Amino acid sequence: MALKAVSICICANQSISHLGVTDLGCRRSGSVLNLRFERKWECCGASAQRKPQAPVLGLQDGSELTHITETRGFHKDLNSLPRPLTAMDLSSFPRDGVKVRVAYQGLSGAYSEAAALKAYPKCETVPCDHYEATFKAVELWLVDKAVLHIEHSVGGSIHRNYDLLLRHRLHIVGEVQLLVNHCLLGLPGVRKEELKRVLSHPQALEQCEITLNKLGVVRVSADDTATAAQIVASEGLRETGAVASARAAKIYGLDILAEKIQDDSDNISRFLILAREPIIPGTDRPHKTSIVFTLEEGPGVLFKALAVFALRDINLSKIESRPQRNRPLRVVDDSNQGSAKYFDYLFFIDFEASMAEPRAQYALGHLQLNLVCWSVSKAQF
Ligand SMILES: O=C(O)C(=O)C[C@]1(C(=O)O)C=C[C@@H](O)C=C1
Repeated sequence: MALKAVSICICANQSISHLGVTDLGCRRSGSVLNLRFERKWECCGASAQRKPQAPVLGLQDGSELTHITETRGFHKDLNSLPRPLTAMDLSSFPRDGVKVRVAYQGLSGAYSEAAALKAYPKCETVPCDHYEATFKAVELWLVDKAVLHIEHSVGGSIHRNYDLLLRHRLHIVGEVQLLVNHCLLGLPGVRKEELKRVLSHPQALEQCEITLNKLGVVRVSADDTATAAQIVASEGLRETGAVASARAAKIYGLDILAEKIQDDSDNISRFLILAREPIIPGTDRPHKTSIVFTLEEGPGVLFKALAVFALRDINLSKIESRPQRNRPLRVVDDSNQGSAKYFDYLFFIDFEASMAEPRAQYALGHLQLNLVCWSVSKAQF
């Protein structure tokens, strides 16, 4: 199979559209941010100037992924890049007297909120009813950052959130790893033997399988662990427990009936921090870079793609593949007699090097020579 040479594109050069504050189609329902996705886009001047000349890839939902072609180095267009985030932007200290606002999925007491507070200890956390809303909250300038659960040490990758990364134009600017210690919560005075049901996020229920099997309870899924605790407390459910954090117990006035009930003591969740603007990579500290690309079909093509990193001693910390949604299925033979059908895949790779390092630039240049590759985004961890 012939390899097709195309350009590698860098998300750092993407333009940003935003809504004026008065145009926001949003409302607060309770304490959770609930966005009505009205699309009254208004381009800021700077982004209009940065309109790319390079091809624009249409995504399945009709939105466009814009990118700018780089032919030689990866920093050729630095002058036209958006303003880099400064150390001040990334700190938890107030900017102009205003706290960093971080959107997360769930209610107060959810692990996503704990991840936001680990990244920015003095931030103002903004609960959202679903992950899509956290992206929108950043895009609409309601908040500065969003936390996105991307992987768990037991459950693996959160595939839907990989897909959301492509559907939106936010940049990965950091990573948080959180040790998730689940507790069994109940109304004050309730004993765990009295529980008939346990409510929680499906992932949390899965992570506590052994304890829940021993208790012989029915599992009921909730949007997040904190919502589970809130339901038990607000509805006074004596026979229903919740799997949630110790912090959720405190917030919703529940008793901790058992601690550290997860099957695996190293129960780690990995979250990404997303922002409107990218970080300009340096060499001052260890960095990670995230890229996503497609490959032409053929033997050894993925091997060759990965070799560009191995040849330069660059460690890959994560590989994930997802079906390419705008080219989902290739039918080789339509006779319907057991003919082969292929998905086209997108490959997501995290590698441990900064784009300021020549070896990383050469590796992506090498990839560019050999592969169909698009959308390189940067994650500075
Ligand atoms: O329910 C929460 O508290 C969350 O933050 C969600 C979530 C998830 O996305 O899977 C996060 C980490 C835990 O592993 C369990 C649940």
